[in-house]
Amino acid sequence: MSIIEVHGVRKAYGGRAVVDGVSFTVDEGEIFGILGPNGAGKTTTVECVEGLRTPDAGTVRVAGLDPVADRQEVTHLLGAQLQESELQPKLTVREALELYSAFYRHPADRDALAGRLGLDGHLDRRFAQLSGGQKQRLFIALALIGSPRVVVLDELTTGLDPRARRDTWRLIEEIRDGGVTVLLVTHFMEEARRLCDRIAVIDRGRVVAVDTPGGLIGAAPGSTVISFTPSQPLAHADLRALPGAVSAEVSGPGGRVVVQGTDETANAVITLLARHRITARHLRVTEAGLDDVFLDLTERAS
Ligand SMILES: Nc1ncnc2c1ncn2[C@@H]1O[C@H](COP(=O)(O)OP(=O)(O)OP(=O)(O)O)[C@@H](O)[C@H]1O
Repeated sequence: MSIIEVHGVRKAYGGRAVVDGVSFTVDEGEIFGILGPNGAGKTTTVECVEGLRTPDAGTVRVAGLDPVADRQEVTHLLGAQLQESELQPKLTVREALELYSAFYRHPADRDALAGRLGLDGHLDRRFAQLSGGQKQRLFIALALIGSPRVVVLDELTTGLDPRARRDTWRLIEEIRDGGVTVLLVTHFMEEARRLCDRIAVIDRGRVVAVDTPGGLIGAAPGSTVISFTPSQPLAHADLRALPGAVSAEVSGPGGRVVVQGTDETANAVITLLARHRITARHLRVTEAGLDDVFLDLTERAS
């Protein structure tokens, strides 16, 4: 069941549409990623979901509510990550948790939350004294303090070292495993691939693809590389005619074949081999990374 529905959302600044007809739905309990280059409109889109910006056109619903018209209700079911500038440097971790839990009808247990996020040893530390990773964990705690059904995390791991990033990923998975839906804005392909159940790729204010990480990779032209050495030569024209094939090369004394295509091409190679009763030695099917797919999608959209 969808908990977030975004239909045809448009937002312009000074006559320039920075979000231009964005639509997607997020199912309850999933980690949904919004991936795109700088200035693509990711933050503007999620701020429309949070009710922080009013779309010029289109509709947004969070659990059936309008985040702008029903702002009060939506704040109780959607937790948003604060920006660093929104916390007083002198506030301690304990004070921040107390202050923010007072805003909500059903606050989470502060001690349990602090323990879960590894903040229990730092409760008396001031915000300004926390490391980057500790600050991020506090932001996650504050986003979860109202026991929300949805949490929005925007560029959460930017600036963290690899270990702190991995710890944060584990936390995000635990949040999802606890039944909270996560809307995650990210630049990092590895993060999107590792965490997200589905991803919307946004470029220049438009959604250019929505799929699982595996689906995005499998469907992208040239993302699947099939290589093998056939027991008998295959006609180059047959290889080029395979569905989804973007290139086919035969090289070396053994006549090794390398075909670049999609998942569909890989299946068609098997059928072609069977039809000609040819066996394949050293058959390898490898995938491009999400980086390549992302570049390809955003380049094609230009
Ligand atoms: N209040 C505003 N007034 C004018 N332009 C704005 C405003 N907010 C955002 N923009 C512009 O809208 C575009 C999209 O910005 P947005 O922050 O949504 O992109 P983003 O995909 O989140 O980018 P980044 O990854 O760099 O954070 C940018 O060109 C930005 O400069």
